[in-house]
Amino acid sequence: MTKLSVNINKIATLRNARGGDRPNVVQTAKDCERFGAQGITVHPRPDERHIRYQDVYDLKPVVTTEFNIEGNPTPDFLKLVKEVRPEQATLVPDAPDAITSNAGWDTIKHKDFLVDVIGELKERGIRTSIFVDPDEAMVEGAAAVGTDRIELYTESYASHYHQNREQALAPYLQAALKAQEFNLGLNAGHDLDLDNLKYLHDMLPNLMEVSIGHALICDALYFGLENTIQLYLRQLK
Ligand SMILES: CC(=O)[C@@H](O)[C@H](O)COP(=O)(O)O
Ligand SMILES: NCC(=O)COP(=O)(O)O
Repeated sequence: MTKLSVNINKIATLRNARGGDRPNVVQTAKDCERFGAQGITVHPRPDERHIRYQDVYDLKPVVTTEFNIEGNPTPDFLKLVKEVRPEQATLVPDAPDAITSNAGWDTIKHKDFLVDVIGELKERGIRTSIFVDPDEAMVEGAAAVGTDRIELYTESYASHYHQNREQALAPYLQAALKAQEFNLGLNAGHDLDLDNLKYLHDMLPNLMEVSIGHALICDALYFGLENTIQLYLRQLK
């Protein structure tokens, strides 16, 4: 079964636009779960452009499904994660000024760093996932650093899906098989939407979780949040 974790970053983007508390991030997370979301994902960035660190503390007591905190493991991020203790932390090698996540880890070059960080999180009972490109060497490197799961960075799949979905999928299939070979849990995320999600799900039988935010929140502007979450869940049947 593939779980849908709704990334609510863009709810916070809208909230921050006017400096108030509307839409309320905590209430939206509760509603997403009530509408069927099987997880809530947030990505507090250093500039707090959307999700603020305080949002993460506020969300912890109300999230009843799985709480997934994504981010670059800076000292501030790690302090936050260790205090909040989510079900999962997803480590992403984003530069502070990145407009959005744009690459996975070089798990070979950063092996020693990732081993240390992952060990600190796992000893606190936090499941770890690391963001990787669909590259078999990087997946093998992920196994070597001791992570529980990997999250395949699906931007390339999404951007090539309409041209040739079989070709777009190919590296992800190889990476998924490699993950299975090394007993790594498999997550996926970035730019997934109602067009491309079902094919990815149907072709990757070991896919445990997708985290989806930008497209889902955009779709909700037209279809409503409850209906949209149901539409995304239907792609994962
Ligand atoms: C790791 C990942 O793909 C998501 O966290 C994505 O980066 C969302 O971040 P933004 O909402 O800031 O684009
Ligand atoms: N890990 C991916 C995520 O949380 C959301 O990415 P996107 O759907 O906003 O591109």
